[in-house]
Amino acid sequence: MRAQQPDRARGVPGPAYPGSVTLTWPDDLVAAQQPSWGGTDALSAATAELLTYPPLVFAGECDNLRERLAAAARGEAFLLQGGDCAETFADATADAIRRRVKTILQMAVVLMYGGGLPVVKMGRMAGQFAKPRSNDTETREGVTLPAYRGDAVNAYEFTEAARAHDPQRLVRAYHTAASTLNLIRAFTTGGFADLRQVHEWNRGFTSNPANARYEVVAREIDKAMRFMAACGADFDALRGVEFFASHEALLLDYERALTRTDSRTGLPYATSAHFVWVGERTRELDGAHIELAARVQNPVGVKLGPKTSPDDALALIDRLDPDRTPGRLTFITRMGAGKIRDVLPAVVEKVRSSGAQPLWITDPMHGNTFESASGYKTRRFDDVIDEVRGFFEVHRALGTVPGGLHVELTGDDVTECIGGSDEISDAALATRYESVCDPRLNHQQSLEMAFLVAEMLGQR
Ligand SMILES: O=C[C@H](O)[C@H](O)COP(=O)(O)O
Ligand SMILES: C=C(OP(=O)(O)O)C(=O)O
Ligand SMILES: [Mn+2]
Repeated sequence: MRAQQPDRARGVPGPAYPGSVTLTWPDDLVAAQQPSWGGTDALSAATAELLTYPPLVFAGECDNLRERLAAAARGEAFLLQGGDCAETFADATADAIRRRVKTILQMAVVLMYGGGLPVVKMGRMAGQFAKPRSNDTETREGVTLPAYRGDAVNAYEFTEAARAHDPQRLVRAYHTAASTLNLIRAFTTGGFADLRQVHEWNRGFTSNPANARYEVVAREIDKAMRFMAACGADFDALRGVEFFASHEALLLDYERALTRTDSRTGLPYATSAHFVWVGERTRELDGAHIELAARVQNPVGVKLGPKTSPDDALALIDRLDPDRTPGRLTFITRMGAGKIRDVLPAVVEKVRSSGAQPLWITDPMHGNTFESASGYKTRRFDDVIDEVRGFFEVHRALGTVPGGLHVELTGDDVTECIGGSDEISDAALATRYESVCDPRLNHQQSLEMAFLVAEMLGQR
């Protein structure tokens, strides 16, 4: 079995098709973390098929999102971005999608109350099917196979056939993203997001004695709802919410096939999602991923790990947001609870001095991963919260805006992260560890986080 190898970016060949845009760049641009299917007929067949499919999002929606993110960067809104580390095809069921959307809606109401700000809701959903990995291979009991790289590349099952990189999976990723997004749109515009109902769900959470410490805030929200009702607020007008889709723009073959020309402006947009980000492992300044992000008009994000220098951040701003368009660029910092207070200040300070105003959000998950004694990849709930706290402290000290939260979470009662009010222990991780990549906060832990972050927002 051939191990995954870094591929080289290639221009998109093939016939012109309506709305297509041919993104090409020099062959020597490094494209890290790509599948080993480069140059195969199977890949050409898959991308040719993708090219015939409609965009998943409309460019005008991406522009609306850019405006919402600009408001968050100014401190007039707060971004909540959450979902699986790796979505799977099997878990794209109505129930699982509903529970994830429900969790995000519940968190958003709590954050909205805490901050007194609109919350921009965004899923790591409908396209989060590809993963960068530390190692190209995985070894179990003496057998070495290619690492799992997300359902858009290979399957999780540990067999040679399942782990082969199969470009037809890109087509399935598209269809799964389309049906997921369709259901998200149905839920969020069809009445499921009704504020009164979301509030009832939150009352259910705080009525659990384990979550008693959050009851005060829940009662305050209750009072605010009654106040709104007394004022004659039209709750029926609050039955629908905007909800945006996002994922890491990792697979260049998928993203290029879904980059389309906006009929209104003639400009290229990634139409695989409203927002795409470039990960910590692929954000090389002159690499193909940054080139892709630089070309598309969507609001885009970049992850910044603990080794980020202030100059790295400035260079990314110059590449991705040369015109300093409000809402265009989001920096997603993921430094680790033990490092954020040391590393982030210099980066933020230099960016601030340059006059740029990206949206700063915190990903308190990826810098806090470790292997537990029982052998599970996990994170401590307390570390996650501590990183968020550090993020708020740094921005407050510098007078910049802590504008959002990026979380790996699920609506299910999994046991993947240690701690929280249910006090999940290392030994309990085995009970229900379902993630195929990184450990997610479960439904309870996600809500608990929302209440804690609401307190931090309230101190703003
Ligand atoms: O989600 C992030 C990365 O893909 C993930 O943390 C990499 O994990 P690995 O170190 O197990 O490859
Ligand atoms: C791969 C991820 O993160 P990072 O790029 O920050 O490591 C992720 O968000 O799942
Ligand atoms: Mn992850």
